[in-house]
Amino acid sequence: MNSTTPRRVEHHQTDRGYVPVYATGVVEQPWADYSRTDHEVWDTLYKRQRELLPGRACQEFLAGVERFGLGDGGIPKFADLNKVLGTTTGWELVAVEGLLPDEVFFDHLAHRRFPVSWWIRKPEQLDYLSEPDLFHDLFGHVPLLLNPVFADYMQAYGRGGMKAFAIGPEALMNLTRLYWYTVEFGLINTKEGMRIYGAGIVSSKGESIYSLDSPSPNRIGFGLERVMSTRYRIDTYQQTYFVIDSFEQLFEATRPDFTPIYAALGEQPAHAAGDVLDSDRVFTRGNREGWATNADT
Ligand SMILES: C[C@H](O)[C@H](O)[C@H]1CNc2nc(N)[nH]c(=O)c2N1
Ligand SMILES: N[C@@H](Cc1ccccc1)C(=O)O
Ligand SMILES: [Fe+2]
Repeated sequence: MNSTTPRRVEHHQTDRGYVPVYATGVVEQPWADYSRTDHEVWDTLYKRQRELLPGRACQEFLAGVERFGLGDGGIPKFADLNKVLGTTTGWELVAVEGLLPDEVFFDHLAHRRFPVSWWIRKPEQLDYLSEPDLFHDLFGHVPLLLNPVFADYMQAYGRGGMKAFAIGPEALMNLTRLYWYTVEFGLINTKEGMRIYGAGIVSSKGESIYSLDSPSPNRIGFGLERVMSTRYRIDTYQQTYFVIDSFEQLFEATRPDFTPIYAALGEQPAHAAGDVLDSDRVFTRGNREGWATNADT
């Protein structure tokens, strides 16, 4: 927390007694309260992904995992990780209870603070849980914050979120799709081949395999308006993955003022998650096998 953070405004009753909750939803990481099971869940998830991701996740992600020493055993201390972040890209991890209101989330990103859930899933939730936990937020999102271009993209996204929030819900929906198809489920072309950088993929064993190997989903070249106008699912593997050529390309593509883009998108219907357009740069046209029929969001 830096000095500008609002002082504690209320206390939050938990099974550990009172935990200070700041206006920005930030709590202290209760590292001493993690159980042995919590640490074992971290170690199990870490080992599984550490074995699976070489050759699947992009080099920048794998380098970040090593740099932070996320596999040193047990749940990492945010204070230790912040020492590394603070001296590289100036980001800071803040522990939170869970999902934050959109504008609170954007404000954190706009100030280079990444919110990380302080709690980790239970052993029986190893393969699926409904909202982001410590493993998703920390293992999935934090390693790439050491990459300068990606770190700048995340802060710019936060600033854009504040702007979209002020414009209205349609703009916010368009912007959330951009986050979904890049930060959460993005793929990237590299010299070694197509690789993963999305946090939602690298933190999931099943999707780390499916996103690159399955013939079912489409894999389509990233386009800003294409992504912002495409619906997505929140409870199945993705039907379409969008592929960037570099983090620089992503950062440059999102540099223009989105205000006119939001206006233009508001005039046209959104694409379904599984659509393939004539204008698409198609790497894989999926065979759609196993696609659930539940509605897109
Ligand atoms: C902004 C966008 O709606 C997105 O779902 C946000 C909402 N609030 C969040 N809050 C937390 N703590 N972490 C997140 O990833 C998000 N995602
Ligand atoms: N350029 C976007 C802000 C943004 C930057 C990077 C990612 C996403 C959004 C805007 O004007 O709203
Ligand atoms: Fe996430």
